[in-house]
Amino acid sequence: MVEVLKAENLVGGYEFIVGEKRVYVDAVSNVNIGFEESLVYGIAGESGCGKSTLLKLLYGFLAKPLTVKSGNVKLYISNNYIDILRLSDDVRRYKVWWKEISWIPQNAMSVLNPVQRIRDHFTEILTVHMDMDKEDALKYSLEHVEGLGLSKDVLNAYPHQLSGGMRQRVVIALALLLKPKIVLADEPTSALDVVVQRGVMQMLLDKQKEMKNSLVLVSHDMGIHAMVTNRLAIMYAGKVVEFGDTDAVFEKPLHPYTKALIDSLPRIGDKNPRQGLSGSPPDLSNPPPGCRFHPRCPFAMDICRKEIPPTIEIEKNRYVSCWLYAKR
Ligand SMILES: Nc1ncnc2c1ncn2[C@@H]1O[C@H](COP(=O)(O)OP(=O)(O)OP(=O)(O)O)[C@@H](O)[C@H]1O
Repeated sequence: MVEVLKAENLVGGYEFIVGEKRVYVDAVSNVNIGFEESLVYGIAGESGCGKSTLLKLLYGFLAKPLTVKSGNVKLYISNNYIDILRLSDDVRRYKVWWKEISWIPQNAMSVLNPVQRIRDHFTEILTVHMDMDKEDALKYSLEHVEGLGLSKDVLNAYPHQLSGGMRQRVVIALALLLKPKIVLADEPTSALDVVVQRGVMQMLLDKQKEMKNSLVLVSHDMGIHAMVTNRLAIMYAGKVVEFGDTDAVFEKPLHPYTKALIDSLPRIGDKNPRQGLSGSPPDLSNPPPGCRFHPRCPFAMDICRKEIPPTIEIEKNRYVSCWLYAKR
């Protein structure tokens, strides 16, 4: 199957000055990952491990202080791969975003303009990207929102007049408007209450099934990944430490960090207290040498403290970065 998007040796992070010192936060460190068409991918890991940064880089959203150090992000367009990180801002904005790839950020208000009615957000995208006139754009927007089960009244509202759940649905509707091949969703429901969360997530998944596009879902909630994703990447301190079919990752986690994440999940009928992972993730402006997980790993060996583990392909679509699996 074609990979619609792939990151190769991607290194990026945040660069800023503190006092006299230049600080670099190594948020995405040598990530290799590919996303095939029509699948739902999950990216999991503790807060601060680089999930949102990876998503921004995959989208080519290079707002300062975020910088790319090396590597590339290739998007499949018209039988060719283009490096999204090396396009001009205008090409990215007018030819790639919304049309080929779209991004649903954590906070809907960062996409919506508070002084614009919702309908203007839709018609602007359609007039700019599809060359539609205003009347056709409005008609198309109406059909689109109704197709997603939203009331047409939403189009007349200003963002602040909508509930948080409705705003997030509007952002999802915008992200799907031009039927992009791949949608990147960053904790799309984390700011919503549980009942609303379910409806918003269902809307996203129903559309993915219908449009057969790829969806990349960032969440720290392993329960959501177990329920909705086909493939899962586990991130720790800026690195993808494990990747595989979601069922396989849950049935037989390979990396000690993945095991710890899964062991901390509650299980029906099991009254034993769940064990959380001791210690805390490293400071990414000064990560530990060798394997970044070694200070918290119950299996840490000498080599783990000194050398970065290689990524090993255990079987097709199943990768782990851990010295326990490396032939030495
Ligand atoms: N604008 C920024 N300036 C400086 N450092 C940043 C910035 N944004 C994120 N970081 C740092 O980059 C690292 C990765 O952050 P990121 O938000 O990508 O993690 P995350 O896994 O998405 O976390 P969360 O689940 O809390 O959203 C963290 O150390 C964070 O403090």
